[in-house]
Amino acid sequence: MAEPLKVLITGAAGQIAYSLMFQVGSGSVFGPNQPLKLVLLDILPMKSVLDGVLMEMMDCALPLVKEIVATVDETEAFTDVDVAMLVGAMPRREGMERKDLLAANVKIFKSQGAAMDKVSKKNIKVVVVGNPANTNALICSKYAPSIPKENFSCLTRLDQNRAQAQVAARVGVDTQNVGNTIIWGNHSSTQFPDVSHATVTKDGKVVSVYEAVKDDDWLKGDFIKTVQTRGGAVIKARKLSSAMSAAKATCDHIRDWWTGCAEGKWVSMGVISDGSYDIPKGLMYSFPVRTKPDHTYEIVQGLSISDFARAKMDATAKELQEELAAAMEVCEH
Ligand SMILES: NC(=O)c1ccc[n+]([C@@H]2O[C@H](COP(=O)([O-])OP(=O)(O)OC[C@H]3O[C@@H](n4cnc5c(N)ncnc54)[C@H](O)[C@@H]3O)[C@@H](O)[C@H]2O)c1
Ligand SMILES: O=C(O)CC[C@H](O)C(=O)O
Repeated sequence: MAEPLKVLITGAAGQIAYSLMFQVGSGSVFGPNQPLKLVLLDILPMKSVLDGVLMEMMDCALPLVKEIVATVDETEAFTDVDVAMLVGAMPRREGMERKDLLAANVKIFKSQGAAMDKVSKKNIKVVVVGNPANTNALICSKYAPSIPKENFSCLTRLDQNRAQAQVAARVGVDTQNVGNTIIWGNHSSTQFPDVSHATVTKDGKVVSVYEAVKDDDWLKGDFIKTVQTRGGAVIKARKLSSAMSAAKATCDHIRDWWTGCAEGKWVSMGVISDGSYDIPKGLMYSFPVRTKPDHTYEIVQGLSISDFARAKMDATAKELQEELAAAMEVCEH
């Protein structure tokens, strides 16, 4: 059997982590032959809850989990980590604006970036889930200069899954029969869920989403709005931020990054922009990426971009630039 992978989950006493750690521990992310050392990090006021979660994880008696450490010490948590799932951050509640989160959360990622820089493996792979996810991931990478920027990502897979599920329900197919949807930009209501390169497989035939749906107004209107505002709709209904679906999407994101995506397929991940599609270099922006079995990825090149798409891609990039400026202000003062 392989050497155990050290996987860190932060926000371990919170609601996303509660679904996430079981899926990771059961082998559905790194596969049935990959042993794991799980590290669970939360903050001191949550220590008792964290201890309870640790008891439950032990009681799951998962054969792949060789060791579990629960800690409130950042340095201990980040030491020698291979994969970090950075969930720990405040969620938005009803009545709160996204802006309120930035000030509260961005310093967490400054501090964790600095810890990672000192004690994590240099080939660590990081997914940031805590909001504002793109900007937090960028801040984390800025404070971890010894780790390649390509190793940092943020979660937009939940948005991809939401888009896929909306189209599947509309057309009446299983979700896996909707392929190559794209989320461009920020994990926020300015994101652009784009189905202009996506396909539907129905009755053995592969057709474009536009051909399958036969309702361009819906695809350019309510579909986009529904995906963009789904997180807020869940908060309104549940009085809590999405958790089960966020945990599932985090597993999808890391599994595909770790094992590579199927031939001809791509997935959406927030990654550092290299200037592709004229998105400003250095922004943490969601692109379609092809992941590979050696845990690398490349941004899918050469997709045609309509004027409609261009305007939406630029609007979400602009929001990310504004968020970054606000975040730097918080971090530097
Ligand atoms: N990117 C996405 O698709 C997506 C989807 C859903 C939720 N989210 C975000 O994920 C975050 C977590 O959501 P949740 O519902 O699990 O929240 P939660 O409040 O249930 O749990 C968050 C946990 O993080 C802990 N925490 C706070 N600061 C920490 C730190 N410095 N180190 C370690 N742990 C820390 C808290 O104590 C808490 O236990 C929120 O910011 C939420 O908005 C993102
Ligand atoms: O705070 C929000 O509006 C979104 C919360 C979360 O990121 C989600 O997408 O479900």
